[in-house]
Amino acid sequence: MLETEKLGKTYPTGDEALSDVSVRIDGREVVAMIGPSGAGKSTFVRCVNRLVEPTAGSIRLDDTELTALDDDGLRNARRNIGMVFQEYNLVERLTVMENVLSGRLGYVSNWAALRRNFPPDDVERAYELLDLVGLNGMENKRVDELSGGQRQRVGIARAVVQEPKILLADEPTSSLDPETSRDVMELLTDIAEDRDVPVLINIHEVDLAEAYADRILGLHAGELVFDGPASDLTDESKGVIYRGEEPPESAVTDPDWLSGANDDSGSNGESSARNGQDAGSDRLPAED
Ligand SMILES: Nc1ncnc2c1ncn2[C@@H]1O[C@H](COP(=O)(O)OP(=O)(O)OP(=O)(O)O)[C@@H](O)[C@H]1O
Repeated sequence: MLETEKLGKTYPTGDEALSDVSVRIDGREVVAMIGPSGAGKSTFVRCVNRLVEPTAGSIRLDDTELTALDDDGLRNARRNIGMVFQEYNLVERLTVMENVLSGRLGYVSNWAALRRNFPPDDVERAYELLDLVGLNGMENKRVDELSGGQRQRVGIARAVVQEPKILLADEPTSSLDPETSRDVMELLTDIAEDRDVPVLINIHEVDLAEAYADRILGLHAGELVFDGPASDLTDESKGVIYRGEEPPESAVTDPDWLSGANDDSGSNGESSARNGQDAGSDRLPAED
């Protein structure tokens, strides 16, 4: 379970990329984070794996407070966070298998890693995953011989072989054509189900988010302005997320949204918006 509470990030330049973002992601939920360019989506994902240091709030992964970790603690915690990147971040001159097994590096000694000497269980796990992502028989191909979609499948297998507690995907479809993008989204949703792991996908294509995610988080200018089931994403809520429009009067008078996106009521997960279970109204907080 990932839970952020009042997460904030102000870059040294003074850019406030995130402000008071409180979310809880659990189970085998597929959650899409959407919002216009500069809304803070990448910053959120990068704060969770501490590639970016948050400047306020907390981030918990199960019982571990991620913001408080020293280098060793962070190294251990990152084993539990699978990352899928827009540009795949693979080692091009290595094979598919070598790239997938690199996801196990956090579990083997430096010496074993240097000699690429992985335990048989890891190799077996990697083969299983290649099968799952549809790259059966391609283990010895060099990654630079693969298509974009195939590379992203390698990236996904590498993230999942870690056996993470959450899978974070930072714009995993941005470099892919529409059909391959759909395949990758389908694969991510299959993995959530198959591996019983929540998946958070930061994505530009709203239609893909609506089609594949159980739940949508909408960011605008660093604030969480929507948190609800994909089926609740209306044109009005898209206006709030993408154009910073005022939420409709009904959202302001509806007590439901008070317990929603930027909720101050604590972190016990009981608020409807945080557990993502309430199929009620869009949660559109009032503009300041
Ligand atoms: N390293 C940085 N230094 C200073 N400001 C930054 C840095 N990275 C991001 N920002 C700023 O933080 C805000 C959020 O950026 P972020 O990249 O998280 O948004 P995003 O929603 O992921 O955008 P996109 O969809 O274009 O990738 C923007 O105003 C951006 O200019």
